[in-house]
Amino acid sequence: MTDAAGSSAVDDSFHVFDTTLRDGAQREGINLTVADKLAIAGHLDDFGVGFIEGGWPGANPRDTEFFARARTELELRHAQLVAFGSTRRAGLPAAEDPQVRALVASQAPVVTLVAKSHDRHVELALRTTLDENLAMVRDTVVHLREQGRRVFVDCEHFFDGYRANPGYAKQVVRTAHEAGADVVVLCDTNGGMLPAQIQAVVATVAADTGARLGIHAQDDSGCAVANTLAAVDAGATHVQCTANGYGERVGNANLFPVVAALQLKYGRRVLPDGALAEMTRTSHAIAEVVNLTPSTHQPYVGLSAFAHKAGLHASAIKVDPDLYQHIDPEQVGNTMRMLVSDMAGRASIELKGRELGIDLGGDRDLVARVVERVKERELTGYTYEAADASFELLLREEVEGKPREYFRIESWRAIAEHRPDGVHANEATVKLWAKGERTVATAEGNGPVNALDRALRLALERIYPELARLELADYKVRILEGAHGTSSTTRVLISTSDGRTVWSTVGVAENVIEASWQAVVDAYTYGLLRAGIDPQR
Ligand SMILES: CC(=O)SCCNC(=O)CCNC(=O)[C@H](O)C(C)(C)COP(=O)(O)OP(=O)(O)OC[C@H]1O[C@@H](n2cnc3c(N)ncnc32)[C@H](O)[C@@H]1OP(=O)(O)O
Ligand SMILES: CC(=O)C(=O)O
Repeated sequence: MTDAAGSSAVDDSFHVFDTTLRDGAQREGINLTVADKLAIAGHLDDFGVGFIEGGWPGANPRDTEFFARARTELELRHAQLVAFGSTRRAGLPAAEDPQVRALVASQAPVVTLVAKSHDRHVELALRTTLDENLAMVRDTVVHLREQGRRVFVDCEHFFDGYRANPGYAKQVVRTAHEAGADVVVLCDTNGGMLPAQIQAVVATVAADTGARLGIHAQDDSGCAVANTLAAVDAGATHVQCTANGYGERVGNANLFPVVAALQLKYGRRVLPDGALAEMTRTSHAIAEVVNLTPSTHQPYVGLSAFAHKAGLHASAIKVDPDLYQHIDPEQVGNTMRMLVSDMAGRASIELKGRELGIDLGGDRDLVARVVERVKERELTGYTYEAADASFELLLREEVEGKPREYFRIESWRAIAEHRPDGVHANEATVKLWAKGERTVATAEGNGPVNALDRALRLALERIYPELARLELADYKVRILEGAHGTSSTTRVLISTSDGRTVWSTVGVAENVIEASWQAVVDAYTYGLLRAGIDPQR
């Protein structure tokens, strides 16, 4: 669980190259503005990657503008900006090729050139000869070097090309290397390779060409991270990745597990001090900019990456978290979480109590009662792993010997009316007791649940002004199959926010209004608990 890297200096002989802004932007559903690209570049630089590929200047106005604005608006502390483009067109001198000119005009200090290395692609896609393709690689690298640029060459379809014609694929690598490319990057463009294949080819090409090699792995067989690490095992010292694995089709090698493995498991110091502990935040911040919900199951940085559900796991974790975790979550800025469900055992409840700051005092009977209640209720449709606040109320009820009762409901009623004029009207009345006072409140809403929520709020707000801050953040309904001929039940999950945190509550009943009501009552009860209100006063 310790960081295997010994020294604190970043290892300059190894490149962490990010292509979120180029290949990541090729993912379906991502559409970045220049401002988004600048913001992501800022996050990546703060994280400490060595190279940020910003896009293809000249291919579209947005990427051209990005490089122009980056010159004045980006103050990179760790990374160098990279412009991406292709080798010159067949039959055209590099200096006269408009897209090569655009690369130079971008003023990026580093250029990545995509080059064909698969003979079939040269013949079918470029429609030129194998020799002319070599000349295109050579001329473009030489020209860009003369313009003072550092050059990396991405050999597209390298591994498929190597299988078809290894001699030619290696000739492309040698040509790029001899022309002055700093790194020749072997690309698994179709993403179909497996780690052992990558490792064998990278090792052979390194030995046969003497070139410094990099790896660019697409994730079509779900092996991009493994393929990237296999290439490193074989001697590659430059890894091309994208934040959260965004990329063309199913994506690219995910930057975060790659750098975490390099730093924590290979002992390579590839990021500046302290950067790894910012990894979870960086991943989520970039997801926010691209407007995609972060995957909760992403290795290292996902919300569930260190969430433990099984009772047996919890019982071992209670003794030592290392027993069921491959690293300490804090090393990557994540946290361990205990999930409570019908798979929980006593240890899960004890650890969850600890997490919530509730002293269970080693009371085995109490803990066993909580386990039993959770299992019984989950059998009827409740789910506590998704309703942390309802679980906390249940736990406190067992610890305190009675439910938290800030108010006592006398009755409630909801009416949904369809009028002859076609208008839908919803009205609810709630009668309750709070602090010794009886209150009756009636409210309208855009549905019966909304009307009930408003009536409850109206009844309570005068007595508990703290509730004014609360807002319904999410509402989910699921119909659960009835077992053995019984009718189906409805589960409602509600998320509520007080502007600082969000909590979830659950209700289960045959009818959706009753289930919603339970979840709403738990939501307000928990809101008052969080606000520190004493139910006795
Ligand atoms: C594996 C990868 O992901 S590489 C990155 C791919 N990214 C992109 O394609 C996104 C940006 N691309 C674009 O905006 C456009 O495709 C452009 C501006 C680059 C080119 O547009 P167009 O000139 O209209 O050409 P089009 O996209 O139809 O075809 C690509 C051309 O580049 C040529 N080409 C492809 N690879 C190379 C190469 N490595 N070296 C030189 N020429 C190449 C093709 O042969 C084709 O030539 P043709 O116009 O003579 O048929
Ligand atoms: C260069 C690149 O994106 C690829 O070969 O997949």
